[in-house]
Amino acid sequence: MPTPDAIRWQNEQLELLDQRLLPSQTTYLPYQRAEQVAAAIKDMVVRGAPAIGISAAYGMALEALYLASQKDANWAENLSSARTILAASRPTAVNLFWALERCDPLLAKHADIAELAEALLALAQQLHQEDIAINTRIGDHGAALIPEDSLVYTHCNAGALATGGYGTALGVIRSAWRDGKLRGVIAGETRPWLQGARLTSWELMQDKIPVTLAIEGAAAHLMREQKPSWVIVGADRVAANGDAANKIGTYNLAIIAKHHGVKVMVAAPTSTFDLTIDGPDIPIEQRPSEEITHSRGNPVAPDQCQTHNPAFDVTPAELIDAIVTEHGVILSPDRERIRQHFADAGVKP
Ligand SMILES: CSC[C@H]1O[C@H](OP(=O)(O)O)[C@H](O)[C@@H]1O
Repeated sequence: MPTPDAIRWQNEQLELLDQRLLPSQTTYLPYQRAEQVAAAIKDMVVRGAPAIGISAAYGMALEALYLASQKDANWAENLSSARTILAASRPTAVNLFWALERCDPLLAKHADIAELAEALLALAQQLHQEDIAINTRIGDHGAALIPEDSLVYTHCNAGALATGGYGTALGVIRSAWRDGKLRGVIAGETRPWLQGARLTSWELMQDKIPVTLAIEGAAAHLMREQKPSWVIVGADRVAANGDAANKIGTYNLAIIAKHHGVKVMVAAPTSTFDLTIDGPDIPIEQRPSEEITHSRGNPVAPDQCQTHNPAFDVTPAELIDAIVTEHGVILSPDRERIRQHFADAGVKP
């Protein structure tokens, strides 16, 4: 059975698959207001850079629909406040800000809130559908790099659950499997939120793609002993110099991969690029200690134990062999090659 949609518009409201409960429960939560969607992003009901951006766009549409229904005279001010609340939900995934910026011209264009609401909903649905098409193109471009009979290693979840559908890193894996190039996937569990254990292994098993779950601590051992051809990951923000922010632990994997001659692929749409900054300036989200000190509400560390819980790290471009977008492949990425990729694709950064 295919992975259920992370995001769906149904009965004139947004419904988000509560990813905190996967894989044991498939529960959709209903949303009617932007502030509720912002809380869903912050609390990781929905997560993954593209999925966060799409959800934020639906959040703007929901708020406009509500303001129109209330005939709110201060709708412009209230919609602007909603935008601010959505923008503050999580700092690292640049798709959040990219999606809100895609909404901005509509806010400037429409003087009627009912017309604006319809336009924002149409945009959110367009971004949602476009993302699925983009991911299938990323998948095909990335799969072309995978040798026959490959074992690959992936981290976190950059799958259908992190996007509008199909996935970025898992899109490459799905396309490579379709093309008969894979003999298997190693999925790192990805502490503390366990996206690899709870989400990626679940997605791949649903698709009957052979997946073996491993703890992150086994990564070096497995790369030496099992020799995967590629580490394939997603991204939350790719900087102008080619550095890529992704789930914490990605930088570790890139170092281990370099030591063992395993190639590293970052699969990301151009909406995940931020050409205004370099890697060291990417904001890294710090998440609550409880994600580390507790598991399902049970303590796994001493009470009041101090923690470090950065949700992301930045992998320098020199440790990345390829960045794959919907427009093709950037081999040995650097500032100039990224600039040229955008220019060749006719994409405005
Ligand atoms: C396709 S973007 C997926 C990206 O987002 C994840 O982070 P989080 O689960 O905290 O939203 C992780 O970095 C994935 O690679």
